[in-house]
Amino acid sequence: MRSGNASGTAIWQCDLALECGVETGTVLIESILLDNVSGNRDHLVLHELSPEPSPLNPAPSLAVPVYLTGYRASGKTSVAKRLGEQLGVPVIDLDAEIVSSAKASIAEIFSQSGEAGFRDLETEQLRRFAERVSGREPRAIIVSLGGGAILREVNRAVIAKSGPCVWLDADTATIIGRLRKDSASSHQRPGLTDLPLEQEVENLLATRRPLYQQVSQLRIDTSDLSIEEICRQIVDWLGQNHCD
Ligand SMILES: Nc1ncnc2c1ncn2[C@@H]1O[C@H](COP(=O)(O)OP(=O)(O)O)[C@@H](O)[C@H]1O
Ligand SMILES: O=C(O)C1=C[C@@H](OP(=O)(O)O)[C@@H](O)[C@H](O)C1
Ligand SMILES: [Mg+2]
Repeated sequence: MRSGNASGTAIWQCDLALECGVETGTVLIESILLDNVSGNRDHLVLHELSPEPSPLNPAPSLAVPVYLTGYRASGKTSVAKRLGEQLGVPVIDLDAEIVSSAKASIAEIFSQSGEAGFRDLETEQLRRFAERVSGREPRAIIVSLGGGAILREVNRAVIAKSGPCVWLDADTATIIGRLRKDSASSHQRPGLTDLPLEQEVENLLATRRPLYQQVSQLRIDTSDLSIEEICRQIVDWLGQNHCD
């Protein structure tokens, strides 16, 4: 574990990729036994968190897999990537694993096998990774979930057993704006209903928010936050709750 300082901001680096026997972004390790590593289920209020860590107050090493959940375009993939860089731990994007194993884009999977076919692949990949990174000796890794991975009870149970989960939330207008701007939406985010986009996002947020709440221990409203600010809040929370 090292701590340093760049642009006035504490940067934490854990030496965990090597301990894990993996490099960032590579596919993994030996299988290990599943165990329950989930901790406090209560959501924390961010203003109660400690002051920014400093070299005098170094952060301990991340000791568990960390999951990111939230609606489409809440920033899970972007935040996971940056968080992995900051913490020096591997990052897994569940959608990328599905696309790689299916050798097809998410839009193609939806059109060939329907949403149910995609959800089956999602459960398969989630189980596969959770088994490898949680257990008696949990591994430090950031797992970016797809926005619908919390829909199945079995998936929520896998996450709860595996490690802490952070919910990235955003208001409807922000989500719609990001979805429209993101060129990846056309192949990564096929329509989930026959409704116009605004109505779809509003309806699905209403049904999914209780599930994001249920599976997570920290909620961050990302509507007005940069990726860096979101990462800082997560690192702060992890430092207090899920590090050695
Ligand atoms: N906090 C943020 N501020 C501005 N743009 C963001 C933010 N988070 C994500 N985005 C943008 O939204 C789009 C979707 O982000 P992504 O990380 O793929 O989200 P998710 O994985 O939750 O679907 C991308 O174009 C990304 O640059
Ligand atoms: O919300 C959803 O149901 C989905 C979200 C997408 O991931 P992102 O949340 O990363 O966009 C992707 O898994 C798929 O299009 C389904
Ligand atoms: Mg994503």
